[in-house]
Formats: sequence, C-alpha cells, structure tokens
Amino acid sequence: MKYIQVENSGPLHGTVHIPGAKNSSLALLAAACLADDVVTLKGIPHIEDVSIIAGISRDIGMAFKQEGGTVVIDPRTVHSAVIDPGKSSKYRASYYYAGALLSKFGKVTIGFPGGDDFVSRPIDQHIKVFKALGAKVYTFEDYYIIEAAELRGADIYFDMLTSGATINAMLAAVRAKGRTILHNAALDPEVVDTAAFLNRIGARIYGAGTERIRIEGVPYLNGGSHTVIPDRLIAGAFLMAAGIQGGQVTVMDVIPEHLGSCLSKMEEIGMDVECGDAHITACRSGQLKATRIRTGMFPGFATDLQQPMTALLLQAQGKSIVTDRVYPKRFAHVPQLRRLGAEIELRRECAFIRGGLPLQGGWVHATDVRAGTCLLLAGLAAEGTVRITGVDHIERGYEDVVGSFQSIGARLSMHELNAQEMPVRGHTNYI
Ligand SMILES: CC(=O)N[C@H]1[C@@H](OP(=O)(O)OP(=O)(O)OC[C@H]2O[C@@H](n3ccc(=O)[nH]c3=O)[C@H](O)[C@@H]2O)O[C@H](CO)[C@@H](O)[C@@H]1O
Ligand SMILES: C=C(OP(=O)(O)O)C(=O)O
Repeated sequence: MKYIQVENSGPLHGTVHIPGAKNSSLALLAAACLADDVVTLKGIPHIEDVSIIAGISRDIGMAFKQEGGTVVIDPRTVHSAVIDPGKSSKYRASYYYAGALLSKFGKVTIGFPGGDDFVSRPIDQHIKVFKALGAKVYTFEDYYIIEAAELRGADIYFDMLTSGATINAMLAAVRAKGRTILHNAALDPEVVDTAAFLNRIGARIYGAGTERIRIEGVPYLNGGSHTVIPDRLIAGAFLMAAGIQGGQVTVMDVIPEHLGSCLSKMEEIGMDVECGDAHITACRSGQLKATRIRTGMFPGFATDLQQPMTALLLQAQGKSIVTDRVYPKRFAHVPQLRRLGAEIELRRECAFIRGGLPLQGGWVHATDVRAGTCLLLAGLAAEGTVRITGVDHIERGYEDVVGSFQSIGARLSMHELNAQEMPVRGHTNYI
C-alpha cells in the first residue's frame, strides 16, 4: 500500500501546466463510442479512471490507443454493449456508457456506477431520461439492462441541476428520432465540452451552457478530433496551495472563467489573483480572513473545490463556515483533519472551521479524490510529518500529484507502507 508523505513546505513558488479535465475526459471517451469513424481525443490525463475505460473499450471490441495525452478510438469494431459490473463500479462516470451505447445499439447491460462515496449519489434523473426517450430499464443483482426498440426525442425537465444526467441525456438523445429539449440543464463546462465534441462529429446540439438544450437527432456521426478542456479542479487546488503558507503559483493552460467563483472567494479571504487569457496567478502576502462558502452547481462554488478550500480556511483567522448543498455529506475529510489538530465542527450540511490554529503531523486517510487534495494542502502547513493513505483515490484524479506539487517547492514524496510503519489504531492517530 502506498502513502504520500508531506512535510511543512513554507511558501510555494512556481508554474504548473494543467492537464485535461478528468470529468470531461470521462464523458468524451464514452461519447466517442457514438461515432461512426475514428475519433482522436487530445489532452486526456493519465489517471486511473482512464485505465479502466481502456479496459472497458477492449471488452466491447473498441480499439483504444493512448500515446501521451492523445487517445485514438475506433468505434467501428464495437461488438458488445455489455459493460462488466466490476469495471463500471470502479468509477463514477461509467454511467455515460449507458447513454452512449443505448443511443447507438438500442440496448446496454451495465453495472452500477462507483466513484467517490458521498453516502447518497442517486441516478434517478439518468433513468428518467432513458425512459422519457422510450427505453425500458430493468435492474438485476448488480446491473441494469436498458433497451429501446427506438429512441424518440422528448421534452425532459430535470428535477435538479445535474451535470451527469445532462451529459447522459445528450449522449442518449443525439441519435434519437426527432427533437429533444432538456430543461433545467446543468451549465457546467463539461456539458459544453461534450456538446462541442459531439457537434464537431456531426451532432446537432444547441444551447449547451444554458438551462435549455435542444438536440435534433441525427442518424450518423462522423469521426473527428477534439481537445479536452483543462481541469479547473486541479487548477483550483494549485492556486489554493499558494495561500497555505504564502508564495506565488501560476497555473498555465487554463480557462479562467471556469474558476470564477473560486477565484473571487480566494480574493475575498485576502489572496491576490491575476488572470490572463489562459493563465492565472495567485499569491498571498498577508493574513487570510475567514469566510462563508456555500457550494452550488456551475457557476456556483464547486463541491469538488469545497474540500481543498477547507484546508485553506484552516489558515484563515476566525470562524469560517462551509456548506455543501450539492453533497451534504461530503465531509469525510473532517475527521481526518481533526487528527492533525484542526478544530472543525459538523452540523447537518455545514462545517464550522476555527482557522489560524497550528496543525500537527500524523497518519490520515484520503477517503475520496478531493479529500486527498485537502489533506495534502493541510499537510503543507503542519508542524510534523503528515502521511496520507488512500493514494488510489487521489490517483483517480491526478496524473502525477507528487511530481507536480514538488515542482512548486512542496516537500512531498511517495512511499510504500511496510509492516513496521503500519499505523495501529489506538497507538497512532489512524482510523
Ligand atoms: C464524473 C463526474 O463528472 N463527477 C462530477 C459530477 O458527478 P455527478 O455527475 O455524479 O453529479 P451530478 O452533477 O449529477 O449531481 C449534482 C446533484 O444532483 C443530484 N442528482 C444527480 C443525478 C441524479 O440522477 N439524481 C440526483 O439527485 C446529486 O445527488 C447532486 O446533489 O458532478 C458533481 C457535482 O458537480 C461533481 O462533484 C463530480 O466530480
Ligand atoms: C467526485 C469526484 O469524482 P467522481 O464523480 O468521479 O467520484 C471528483 O472528481 O471530485
């Protein structure tokens, strides 16, 4: 088992190139199945979720070649629409294969989605979309069978903003007969990126990035090439790193508008932020101030940045309150932060954070990808050594987390846990 060791690092300085977005890549890789010719996707990160997709692609007969950040997919040889439940439950976005393969073949067998555990992550809106387009949905032990003699366009009203179901609806409707209108659609950059890719290969999707998306079904999609948008969540975490103990960090190859709410909160707590066309620089010279944060779907403050922001707020004088309305139980990082000496109280969907206290070293466990980022950022300021297990969760989202943080001066290293070091419950502070 691996762990990441983090030492107090002082002010960080440097420039980081931001890779393609995990959440967009996962949608685009499934969307590529819909094409009727070869697809080239550029900027795809080397992360665990993409390795699982490579396995799924092989299972269904699709050629999948990854060289650097470029993935070439040939969907013409797909001969199966059965996704191994063992693979689909290893990551969240496997649900996109349901929409894509249903759209292309009229039938798909797929296991339940996995991904980060926030206690409740329903997919009722995805199912509602498939049914609205004319599909029947059956569940068996650990998988769904979704089938339709023919998919027909429909008017679909989402009960809440959901990026996953909005994207899945576009995948399912893109080849359906007639017009589909999505109302109360999510505005996330990943929705816009997926629509841009599909339109590039011949789809007719209008209004992505607004709350009303119109899809005119087409019978055929070409091949083509597309570059994935940069990862706003990784960019946000690096910019926050500049605030932990001072310093200056520039993230390159980003779309600053994707980080609007995050950047304005960083300024509000006392950081300086400067945006160019494709880069952002953040620095901290003085004391940070406490604030209140309430997550929301794009362009609100992203739930995926709530956890790293909590690490930053531990360095801000006073009492901050972080409320997560998107995932009200996304607070598994809090007990771990307490092990480092943080004073955080949890009540319903809120974390009450007493900032400005010193943090100490200890063993902590990353329960999910952004909990990992949060612990890593907290560790940069701790007075002792912080050791983080659950590295597999972190690697679901980060290509080379240790190398990229080292490049801005963070004192991080990857280790293999041996029997002598094994944290023991009651003896050390590990659960
Ligand atoms: C792979 C991927 O892209 N993951 C992201 C995606 O997850 P995911 O696609 O799972 O999240 P959604 O955008 O769908 O969820 C938004 C909200 O809608 C609710 N909901 C969603 C679908 C549904 O059928 N029923 C329902 O009630 C969810 O519980 C949540 O409260 O968006 C989340 C919210 O920005 C991010 O935290 C995840 O990183
Ligand atoms: C929640 C996340 O991922 P997933 O939806 O893939 O579990 C995330 O990327 O923060």
